[in-house]
Amino acid sequence: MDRIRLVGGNELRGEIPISGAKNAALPLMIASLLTKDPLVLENVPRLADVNQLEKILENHGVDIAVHGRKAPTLEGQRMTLQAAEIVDTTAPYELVSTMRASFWVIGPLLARAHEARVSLPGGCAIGTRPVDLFLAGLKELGAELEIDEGYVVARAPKGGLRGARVVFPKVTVGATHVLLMAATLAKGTTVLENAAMEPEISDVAECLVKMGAKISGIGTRTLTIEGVDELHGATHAVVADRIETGTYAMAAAMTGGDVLLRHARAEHLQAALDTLGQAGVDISSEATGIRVRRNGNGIQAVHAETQPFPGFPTDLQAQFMALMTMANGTSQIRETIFENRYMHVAELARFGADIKVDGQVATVTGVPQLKGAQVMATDLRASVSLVIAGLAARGETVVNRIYHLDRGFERLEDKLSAVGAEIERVTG
Ligand SMILES: CC(=O)N[C@H]1[C@@H](OP(=O)(O)OP(=O)(O)OC[C@H]2O[C@@H](n3ccc(=O)[nH]c3=O)[C@H](O)[C@@H]2O)O[C@H](CO)[C@@H](O)[C@@H]1O
Ligand SMILES: C=C(OP(=O)(O)O)C(=O)O
Repeated sequence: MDRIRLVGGNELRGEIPISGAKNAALPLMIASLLTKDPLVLENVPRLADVNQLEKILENHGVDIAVHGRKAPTLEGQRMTLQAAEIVDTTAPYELVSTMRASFWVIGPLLARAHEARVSLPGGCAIGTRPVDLFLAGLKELGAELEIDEGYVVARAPKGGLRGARVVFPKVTVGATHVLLMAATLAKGTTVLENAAMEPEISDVAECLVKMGAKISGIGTRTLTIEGVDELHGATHAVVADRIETGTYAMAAAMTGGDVLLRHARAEHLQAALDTLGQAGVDISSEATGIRVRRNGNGIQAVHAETQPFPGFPTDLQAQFMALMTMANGTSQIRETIFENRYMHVAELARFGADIKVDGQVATVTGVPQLKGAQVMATDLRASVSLVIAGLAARGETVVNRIYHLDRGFERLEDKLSAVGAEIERVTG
């Protein structure tokens, strides 16, 4: 099994190209199910989750051609997806169980094929992650649903889904994606209230508009979708990954140095950048991206609380915690989105970090120096928090089980070694 080996202590200097966002690329690929025409996606990241979703979509009958899959470049892939016909409306357990977002095919399948049989999802083990809000929303659109042997079996009413008002009792990214996609082909108008407004939702909505969908309120908590009879093909470039951006910003803050995060968009992670600014990191927006610098002064401890966008993202909580392990003072981090997203705490302790968890709150008291260790993580963002700790730790760190990292970080070791980190992948 592959591992990452790194030796800490080097400052990071240079440019890191930010890839297309995993969490936008996945629903964009799924949106190809909504039309018989080709959907061309540019800037698609090379990730295990993308490869896995290709298999799921191919099983439904989507023809997929990828340009640049093996290109020795850090620019993204160009992917053409065409669902001329939906040949199978089942998304089987073997394919869906490894990745949360694969469940989202339920929306387009119901909208276009009027039926779907989709295994309950897997994904990062960061909480119970139920799908009740997806199901409640789809019922509002007229779907009949039952759970059968671990599958959600869904049927649209005669004539297809019907527009409706859906009020989400809590903000959910996944259910917003699904209801948004399903509503584009429903009869009449759908209003999604208390919808997620993460940049990835807006990216998908903008692509759907290019495909002929009628959507207003993009970028707000209320999305209004007027159903159309059919969608057509389009070309769309995946938005830059704000979580990858924030991750490398924290890595640079941790090691010190001066890094330009090319293609990054500050408005997509302002809350996290503001928090880094309070911690003493120098952040500036430039024409080609975001520049992150830390002078000789250390990092100050600051507090953070995860919230839906535009708040501090839960997907940066572990990385921020790694940064705070070497801050001056004590930081309190509150995780409000997922009830079990502190699995990195025990691993960070192997570096000598001082962290105490009480319910939703982790109290991190900075230590002057971390020491390299053998570590392993059980989810994606937790894994990369261990890389960040290792970049600043004295001596050698080995991160085991890096298949989690490969789900969401494109060529992590290439990108970090290009800016001066001593890091390599050890295969086998
Ligand atoms: C592929 C993708 O884009 N994944 C992201 C997506 O996950 P995901 O879409 O799974 O996250 P949600 O926004 O739906 O989850 C938010 C909260 O709502 C709860 N909930 C959700 C649906 C539901 O039916 N019932 C329910 O109770 C969840 O358990 C969680 O506590 O948004 C999360 C929050 O920004 C990110 O951490 C994930 O990286
Ligand atoms: C939690 C994540 O992914 P998923 O929703 O696919 O588990 C993530 O991207 O951090």
